[in-house]
Amino acid sequence: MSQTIINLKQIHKKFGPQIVLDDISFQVSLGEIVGLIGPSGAGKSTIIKITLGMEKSDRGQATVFQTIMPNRKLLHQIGYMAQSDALYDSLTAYENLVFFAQMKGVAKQQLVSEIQRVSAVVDLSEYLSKRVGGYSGGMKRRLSLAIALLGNPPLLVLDEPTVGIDPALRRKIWHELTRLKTAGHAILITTHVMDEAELTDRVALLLGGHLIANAAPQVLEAQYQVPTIEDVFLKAEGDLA
Ligand SMILES: Nc1ncnc2c1ncn2[C@@H]1O[C@H](COP(=O)(O)OP(=O)(O)OP(=O)(O)O)[C@@H](O)[C@H]1O
Repeated sequence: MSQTIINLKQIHKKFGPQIVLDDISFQVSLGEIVGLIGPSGAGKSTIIKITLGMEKSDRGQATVFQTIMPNRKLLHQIGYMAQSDALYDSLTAYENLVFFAQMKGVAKQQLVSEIQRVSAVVDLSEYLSKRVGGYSGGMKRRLSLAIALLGNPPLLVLDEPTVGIDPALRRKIWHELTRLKTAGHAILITTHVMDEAELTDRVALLLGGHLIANAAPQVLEAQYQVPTIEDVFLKAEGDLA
């Protein structure tokens, strides 16, 4: 049986009078990629922040590795990529990677090979000596993803990792994510790219504060009697309107 890594139970969250999350329960297990989708402002980032203990829920419980977050001991086990890049602009990409690798406890002997490995995944190997302040938006996203991959953590939580990334590299990144999940990692990813949602094992569709679907893409397509996840999304939104 697969092991549950993220477990959200009946999460409620309001910002002022606005109910953002209303009774959200879902799990992510080792060996699967779960895609969290929903229109802009649906609460995807809020779910991620509550999961990681960066935001408090009003009700309900979120655990990661059976532990309530935040918990410093678990930080080495989680590769988190936030929606906005948190990088040191005045440092080179290499220096950023060294800094975060050390924070994540990557062993000294593995530092160089680990930096080479994650940089290759996002095609940044040639640009490591450049100051991050001079990076394009897409390059910053790629560096943030490389940082999330450092140390090969069993859980990846990626908030829109492929924004500003061209199709060829996006494909390469998905190849790597699929490889990681086959190797037993758990991946929670948010995306607005519906083609990417097709590549997940399970799609969690957030709409109007509710998780209105939580199943394999093929299952949802059959249920909604449409050919793609984009159509599922549009039909679900239409039903709610
Ligand atoms: N700290 C906050 N204070 C007040 N409102 C907030 C806060 N954080 C989020 N919100 C509101 O909660 C709602 C959900 O925001 P969230 O960022 O989780 O959405 P999202 O689904 O990730 O959107 P996007 O796809 O645009 O990134 C939005 O209406 C947002 O304005």
